[in-house]
Amino acid sequence: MLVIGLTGGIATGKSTVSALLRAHNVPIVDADVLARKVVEPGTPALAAIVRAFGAGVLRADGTLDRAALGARVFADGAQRATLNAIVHPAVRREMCWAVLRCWWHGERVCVLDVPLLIEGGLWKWVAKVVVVYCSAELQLQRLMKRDNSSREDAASRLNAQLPIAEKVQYADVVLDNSGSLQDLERQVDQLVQRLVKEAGWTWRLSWLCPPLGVASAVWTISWRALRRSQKASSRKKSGQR
Ligand SMILES: CC(C)(COP(=O)(O)OP(=O)(O)OC[C@H]1O[C@@H](n2cnc3c(N)ncnc32)[C@H](O)[C@@H]1O)[C@@H](O)C(=O)NCCC(=O)NCCS
Ligand SMILES: Nc1ncnc2c1ncn2[C@@H]1O[C@H](COP(=O)(O)OP(=O)(O)OP(=O)(O)O)[C@@H](O)[C@H]1O
Repeated sequence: MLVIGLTGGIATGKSTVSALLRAHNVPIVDADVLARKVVEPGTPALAAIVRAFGAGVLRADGTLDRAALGARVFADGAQRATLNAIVHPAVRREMCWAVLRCWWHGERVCVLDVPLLIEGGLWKWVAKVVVVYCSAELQLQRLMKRDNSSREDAASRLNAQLPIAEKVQYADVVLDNSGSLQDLERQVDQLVQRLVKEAGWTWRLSWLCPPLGVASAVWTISWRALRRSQKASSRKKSGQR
C-alpha cells in the first residue's frame, strides 16, 4: 500500500483536495479530525489539557472550548508546544491504527492529511509528500473569509507553521491552488492517475509473491527515509551558511 502525506499551509486547500480525492474513492486519514477525537470528554488528553491550561478551556458541557484554547496557543509558542506535546502522540497512535485498517481492507493507496507533516517529521516516513500551495497573501485572504476572522488572528495562525514556501521544498508533488477550483480538480485528477499507476505494481507484486512484496515495501520506505534525511540535513547546512 502506498502511504501519501498531504500537507500545506493553513487554508491553502488541503481539505478541498481531500474532498476531491475522496470523490475518487481514495481513503483519507484526517489528522484534524483525529485531533478532535482524542480530546473528546473523558479522554486522557483532555484531562492533561485541563491540568496544563486550567478549567477555563472547558465549556459548561465539559467539551473543549476550542476558540479559548486556540486564542492562547496561537498567540504563544510555549503554550502551543505544551498542547502539541499532549495531543500529537495521541494523534500519531490513532493515525497508525487508521493506516493499518486501510491496509487490512486491501486499499492500494492511503492519504494522510496532516497540516504539520513537515514540522512533526512524519514527512520522512511516507512514500510521497504532496504539498498544496498558494501564496501567503492568498492564504490569509481565504483564512479570513472562511473563519470570518481578523487579519491579526489569521496571521497568528499562519505564523504558527513553517512558511508555505519552505514546505514546498519538501514536496515530491506540488498542487498549485492559486487558481480556480476547476484548475485544482484537474491537478487532483492527474495525481490520482499517477498514484493508481504507481500503487499498481506494488500491489501486483505483493499478491504474486507476498515476501517479495513486503521486502520491496520495507526497502522503499527505508530508502526514501534515508534519502529524505540526507535532503533535510543538506537543507539545514545550506540554511546555516
Ligand atoms: C488549538 C485548537 C484547539 C484550535 O481549534 P480550532 O477548531 O480553532 O482549529 P482546528 O483544530 O480546526 O485547526 C485548524 C488549522 O489550524 C492549524 N493548526 C492546528 N493546530 C496547530 C498547531 N498546534 N500548530 C500549528 N498549526 C495548527 C492547522 O492548519 C489546522 O488545519 C486545535 O487546533 C488543536 O487542538 N490543535 C493542536 C492539535 C494539532 O496540532 N492539530 C493539527 C493536526 S495534528
Ligand atoms: N481554488 C480555490 N479558490 C477559491 N477558494 C478556495 C480554493 N481552494 C480552497 N478555497 C477555499 O479556501 C478556504 C480554505 O480551504 P481549505 O479549508 O480546503 O484549506 P485547508 O488547507 O484544509 O485549511 P486548514 O489548514 O485550516 O485545515 C476554504 O474556504 C475553501 O473553500
